[in-house]
Amino acid sequence: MNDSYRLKTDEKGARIQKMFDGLAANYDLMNRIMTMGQDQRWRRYVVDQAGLKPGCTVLDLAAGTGDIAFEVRRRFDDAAVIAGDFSLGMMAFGTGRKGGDGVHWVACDALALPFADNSFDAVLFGYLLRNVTCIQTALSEIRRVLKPGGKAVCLDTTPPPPGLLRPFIKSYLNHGLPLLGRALGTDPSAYAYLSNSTQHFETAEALADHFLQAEFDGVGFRHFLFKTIAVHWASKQAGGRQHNTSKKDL
Ligand SMILES: C[S@@+](CC[C@H](N)C(=O)[O-])C[C@H]1O[C@@H](n2cnc3c(N)ncnc32)[C@H](O)[C@@H]1O
Repeated sequence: MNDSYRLKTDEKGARIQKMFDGLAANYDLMNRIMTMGQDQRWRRYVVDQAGLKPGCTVLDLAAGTGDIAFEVRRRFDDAAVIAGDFSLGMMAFGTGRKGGDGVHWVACDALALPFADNSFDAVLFGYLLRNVTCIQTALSEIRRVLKPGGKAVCLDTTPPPPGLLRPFIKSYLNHGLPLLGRALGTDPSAYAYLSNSTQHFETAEALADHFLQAEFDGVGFRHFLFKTIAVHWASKQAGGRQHNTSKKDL
């Protein structure tokens, strides 16, 4: 994709954007294979946690090819679903998928969202925070665009947890993933990035603290797949912040 068609972002963002533009053609297949078919289950769990109602307005941020957006539309055919991402390549694949015309696709940077305050009942984001330069800026933008009482739900990888499985998980990340990537004909540097960014990302507990620092309430999370994946949820308190700083791991 020609650089003149890229949305302006910071230096790290520009690298990530280019990488996802290049991955777009293989992204969905790669996801299903890499997660052994589990990925859609986690996205369904993300939508479960959002507490959506008919007629809701939802932002799937870092939507990529739109899996989360499609899941919301599957459940609520009257929902207004906006899929936002800074990779036009990923969104181009999403628009071409079945149901792609039922979603509003918006080019945007999660660090400077082009939406008014208090716009959405929920902001759902899969694998965004690992990629951004500043988690706090992204979370405060997400909180800003949520309506009071609205929900943020986040799906991301977590670093391999200590314990017996750790060497196996690290070996999968360091060797298995690149092999899979090569088999699918994908740029090896993309897999190196996925592996590194996962191993150096926040633990689920530390990520929950980021939500609290960004003044979210009712923060909780659940681990999946041997604690290598986590879903976090949090609310923007209706009527001003109360000091509920609980965080729970289910
Ligand atoms: C691993 S993909 C996830 C796509 C989708 N959420 C899913 O569940 O499959 C990560 C997406 O985040 C997008 N992304 C990363 N940083 C972003 C940012 N600062 N603003 C907007 N999108 C971003 C990338 O372009 C990419 O499409």
